[in-house]
Amino acid sequence: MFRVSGVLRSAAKTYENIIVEIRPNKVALITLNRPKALNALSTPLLNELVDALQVLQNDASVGAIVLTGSEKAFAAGADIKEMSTKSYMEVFQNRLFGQTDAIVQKIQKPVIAAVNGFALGGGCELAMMCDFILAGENAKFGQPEIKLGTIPGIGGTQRLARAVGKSKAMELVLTGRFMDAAEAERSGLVSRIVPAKDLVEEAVKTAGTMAAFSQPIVSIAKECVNAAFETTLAEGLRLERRLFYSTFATNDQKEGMAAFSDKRDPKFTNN
Ligand SMILES: CCC/C=C/C(=O)SCCNC(=O)CCNC(=O)[C@H](O)C(C)(C)COP(=O)([O-])OP(=O)([O-])OC[C@H]1O[C@@H](n2cnc3c(N)ncnc32)[C@H](O)[C@@H]1OP(=O)([O-])[O-]
Repeated sequence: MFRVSGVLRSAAKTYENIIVEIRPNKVALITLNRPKALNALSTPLLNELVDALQVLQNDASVGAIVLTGSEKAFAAGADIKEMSTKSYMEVFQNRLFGQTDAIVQKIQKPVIAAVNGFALGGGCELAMMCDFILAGENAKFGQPEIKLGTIPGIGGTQRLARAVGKSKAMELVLTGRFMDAAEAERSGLVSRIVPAKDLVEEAVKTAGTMAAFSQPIVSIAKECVNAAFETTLAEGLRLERRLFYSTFATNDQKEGMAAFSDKRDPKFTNN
């Protein structure tokens, strides 16, 4: 489903496993919608999610995206029932979960994961692919793949280690223990905890803050922070300085600084 503030968009895309809603503050809200399976990440769901993100990336009326699930589960993992009988050649040749690479590589707009309930296995990995995580106080994070005789395969070993450090990541991956929202915030996995019932609206409001800024500048800032996970400090600092200089080639930098001097709100035009 694809809705604009509750109304179905005319050039609507039909999705069966997600709901996409465009809010008036230039925020797109994507809700994972397989409640009976606790939003387990089946191939059709992941294909729809990646498709929707690419549509929203190309939609100039959208400045930021929120990805959420239900109060019980953000996503309880990759779909175990779908995976259980697959052979090595099937997962290898069909590049199981390969479509998710596009989430990190192709989406320049900020994406917030608003996590209530379980974010386990692929669900925790999906949340970590987003730019930051806001957690409901009932959130539970974990990488329990070890209990199923497998390991995380959508970035869990890498992103969790970078987010919470080796010791905690190793413990969670090797024991399958879940961590609650308070522990996740303490260890840096989530940026903030919000009452569960307020979580989605708080995430939409936070996304709206970002959507009101210059979109190319927001994307540049996102690119710089992401580079911190890929480069040496010297390379990262060089990239940041070059991209900082590049912002001076935009009208929005001129407008932002002029508005400050004029004591008025800036009118960003995204160029
Ligand atoms: C990335 C590469 C590697 C693999 C990564 C992974 O993510 S591996 C996965 C890592 N994740 C895990 O190992 C967590 C697996 N899940 C659990 O341990 C529990 O569901 C729970 C503790 C999250 C909630 O317990 P609860 O007693 O409150 O609820 P409940 O248990 O009654 O579930 C309700 C329904 O949802 C269904 N369903 C749930 N999850 C999945 C799933 N991932 N898949 C499919 N289905 C799933 C469940 O079968 C049931 O349907 P049924 O049978 O009635 O038709």
